[in-house]
Amino acid sequence: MRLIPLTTPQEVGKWAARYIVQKIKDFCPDAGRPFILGLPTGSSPLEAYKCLIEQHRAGNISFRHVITFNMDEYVGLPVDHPESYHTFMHRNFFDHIDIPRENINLLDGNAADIDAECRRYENKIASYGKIHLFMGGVGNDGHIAFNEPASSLASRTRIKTLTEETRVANSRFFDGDVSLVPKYALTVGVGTLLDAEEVMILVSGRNKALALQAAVEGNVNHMWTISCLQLHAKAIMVCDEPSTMELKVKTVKYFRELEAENMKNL
Ligand SMILES: N[C@@H]1[C@@H](O)[C@H](O)[C@@H](COP(=O)(O)O)O[C@@H]1O
Repeated sequence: MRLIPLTTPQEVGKWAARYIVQKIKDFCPDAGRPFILGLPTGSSPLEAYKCLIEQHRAGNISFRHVITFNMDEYVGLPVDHPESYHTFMHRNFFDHIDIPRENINLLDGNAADIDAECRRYENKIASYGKIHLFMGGVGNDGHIAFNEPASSLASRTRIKTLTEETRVANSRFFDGDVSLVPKYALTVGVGTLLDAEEVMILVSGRNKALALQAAVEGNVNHMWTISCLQLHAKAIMVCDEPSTMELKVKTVKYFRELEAENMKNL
């Protein structure tokens, strides 16, 4: 695991955006060989999206040959609801870059046959071989995508019942009214995430500190599904300072020194 200990959420977003841009450029995608990018919603990636849009406007990156797969979507929320993940992604990212509409993949939380929709999504990912880079966030309780505590670490895309804690945390987007937060969501599975070539998780804020500790210093455990990343060959945690508060001083020091070395070798 690689841990990038930064100071502010703005630095986290900038680092992540720079990393994505570099990955896409190094890949040199074209129509026959697109770059496959997994994407999250939530407040964690907002700064990264802002920076990616800026880089696009500056002419530094094109998304014409990038195919995206979002992690999750609420069940039963109309697509055009202001808090649907469809709306979120268009408002905060897709509407501001040159990605062709047909390259965007999101789960349909209103599908008549939910199981078929989840199978369709998995098959579509598989049709491209693999996701090259999956960016994500983490819930306060350590969930990755909507893989709530006790999700199978072998899980694939499916419907999940949201925990009370997640619904309370997400009620900030629904006028603070938890009863308006959907009870179910479709989400890629832990297994789906682990299949990606690389997974990069953005972690900001004191309320993520226990999740980060579980991810980095805890045991692989389905109660903190983010800990699955310990099984991944290429996982990166990009963190601000408050989120590292529960890590051991020597853990943070080790990673800080490693990254200082990496910078020197650039
Ligand atoms: N399904 C999303 C997750 O993908 C996200 O990582 C988490 C944290 O959100 P935030 O970044 O807003 O803290 O919230 C939701 O539950």
